[in-house]
Amino acid sequence: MDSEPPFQEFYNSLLQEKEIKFTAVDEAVGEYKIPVIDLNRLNGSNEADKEECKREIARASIEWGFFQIVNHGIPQEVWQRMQLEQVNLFRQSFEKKAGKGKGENLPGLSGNSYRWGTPTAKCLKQFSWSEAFHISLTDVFTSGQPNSFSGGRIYSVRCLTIAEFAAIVSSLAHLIAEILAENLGLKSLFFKENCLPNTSYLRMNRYPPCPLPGKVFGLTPHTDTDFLTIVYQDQVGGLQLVKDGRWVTVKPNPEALIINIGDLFQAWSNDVYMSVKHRVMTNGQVERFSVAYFLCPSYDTMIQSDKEPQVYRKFSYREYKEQVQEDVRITGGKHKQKQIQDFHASLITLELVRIWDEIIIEMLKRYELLDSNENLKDWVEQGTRFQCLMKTLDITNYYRYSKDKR
Ligand SMILES: O=C(O)CCC(=O)C(=O)O
Ligand SMILES: [Fe+2]
Repeated sequence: MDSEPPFQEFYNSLLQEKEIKFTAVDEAVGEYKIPVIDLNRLNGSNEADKEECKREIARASIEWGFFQIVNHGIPQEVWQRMQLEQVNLFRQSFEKKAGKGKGENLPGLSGNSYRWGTPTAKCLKQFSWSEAFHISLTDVFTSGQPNSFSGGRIYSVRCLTIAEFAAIVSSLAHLIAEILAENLGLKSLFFKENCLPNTSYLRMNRYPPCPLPGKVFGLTPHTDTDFLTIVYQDQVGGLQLVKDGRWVTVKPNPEALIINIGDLFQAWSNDVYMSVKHRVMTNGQVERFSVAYFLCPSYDTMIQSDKEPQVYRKFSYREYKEQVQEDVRITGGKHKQKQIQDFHASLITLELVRIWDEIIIEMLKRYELLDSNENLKDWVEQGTRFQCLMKTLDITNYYRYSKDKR
């Protein structure tokens, strides 16, 4: 019974096709100490300490988009049970994990909760040497078998453990989200109303030892499509994030949980808090485990900042999720806040075209724009380019205008 997915085969097929030169190891600059925040102060009676703790959380979310918390209140014993379940889950046969068994499935997990590698990868750069269970808490809560004796439901030990763990991590996620909202002067009820127990989810990750460390990622660079994420990484290490334009390694700390801001919080805070790119490197010798909890709203939740000028137009979580899925399907990767990047690119082009336009008008006024220039190769080429830019802008503006009117 082999539990290992066929990573090497997939790797080889991508290797044959393209990008033989790609290496994942680049410019990581050692083990930075991302901020470590002691949550114990929130429980004490000293108001000044409490406020300082909240300020540290906000500052780290602004400057790093990442921080670690210690004294987070998750009992060690709950962690141990959760880790045991996680290891047992990944030790099942690959057939069973991938749902290929004869009607067998894993109780509490829907058929499509398992991922290995990156099915959409078009090249090595997009391939993740890892496997994961994406656990919808709805599936966990509805997985119990009816108990005719009590009228209730009977759950597997795995589901009970996951549900207990999720409930504790969820209240921690809400606490942090509310502190961050309060710091923006916003109503903290937003998260209670929109991020419900069954709209968030858990992901269990396993990164098998990789015979090609440095040639492939454990998890490709990405930002999270949620409000915030709580991650537990084991002692192996490998998580890296971008700080000041460089990759830095998050040193494993068994006492700490890692918090990172997701795309939705960045938009909701109007770019005050940053959703930072992160990735996981592979390890040649040992396997690595991590667990992540993603604080997500219901699909119909509208994301909008009340600060002016708004950096992002109002959008629903469903709309954003669908855009991300479409980007991944077409290009193999996610393009964070694509509409914003397009918009800025158009603004720059518009500005350049405007300058160009002014120069040409000035030349006309001075009678420097001669008919004979039309025969000059440079003039023809530059003129054509100018026209192309103008046309593209016209089309873009038309599209944007008609879209807004809908
Ligand atoms: O495994 C880790 O440390 C990070 C996982 C992660 O970034 C994710 O699942 O989105
Ligand atoms: Fe992530």
